[in-house]
Amino acid sequence: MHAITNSGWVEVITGSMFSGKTEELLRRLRRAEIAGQEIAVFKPAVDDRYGEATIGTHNGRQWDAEVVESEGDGVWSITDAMNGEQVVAVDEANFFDETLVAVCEALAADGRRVIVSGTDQTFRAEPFEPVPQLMAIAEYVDKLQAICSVCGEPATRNQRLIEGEPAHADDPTIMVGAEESYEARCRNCHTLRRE
Ligand SMILES: Nc1ncnc2c1ncn2[C@@H]1O[C@H](COP(=O)(O)OP(=O)(O)O)[C@@H](O)[C@H]1O
Ligand SMILES: Cc1cn([C@H]2C[C@H](O)[C@@H](COP(=O)(O)O)O2)c(=O)[nH]c1=O
Ligand SMILES: [Zn+2]
Repeated sequence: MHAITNSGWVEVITGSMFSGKTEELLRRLRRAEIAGQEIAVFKPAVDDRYGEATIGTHNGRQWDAEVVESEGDGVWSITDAMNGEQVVAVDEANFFDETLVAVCEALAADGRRVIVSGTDQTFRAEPFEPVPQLMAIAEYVDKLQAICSVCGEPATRNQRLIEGEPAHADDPTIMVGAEESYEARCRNCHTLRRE
């Protein structure tokens, strides 16, 4: 990835759960490290799947991260933590509020490469803010697909399962989880309980 302006820029890695977003984020960070660039990595406090201060993939790869609050003024602790790093990564962007958009804009305006990863759809297959807003302001967007756990076609959707059954449309949007409560599914195989 090369600068297209004299300032920094924003890259968004998105797609369904299990599509390889965090693997791709870690690949980009490894390459930045090889290039000798200073890197800062952040994750939201709400996502505790891989321990306090790491980001991790569904197949076990990890990178140290600083844990930050995901709402309001707490998100600005990302800019407060900057110490000359050229590359800033934020994983699980779907857990942040819209403050993350302004924070990413500020980091890029300050000349930094900002890499943000997060799923773009809720379990209802609706836009999962602020990821769609980040996609709109980004210079680069990569939308990855997993494999549908039902039919094997490319998967763009997140199927939430509660005790093996499709979640209800009225269930809360935020529910941290992985294989025990989510599957990657295609448009045809994704379902929601509405009754
Ligand atoms: N249905 C699936 N489709 C593709 N990969 C899957 C699936 N289920 C599990 N995986 C595993 O998940 C890995 C991707 O993990 P990860 O980068 O953490 O994804 P994401 O961050 O998009 O949730 C794949 O390399 C693969 O080993
Ligand atoms: C669809 C959906 C997901 N989540 C949660 C579940 C996981 O903790 C993360 C996504 O993780 P991944 O790195 O993309 O695998 O988001 C949620 O809270 N609500 C949802 O609707
Ligand atoms: Zn399918």
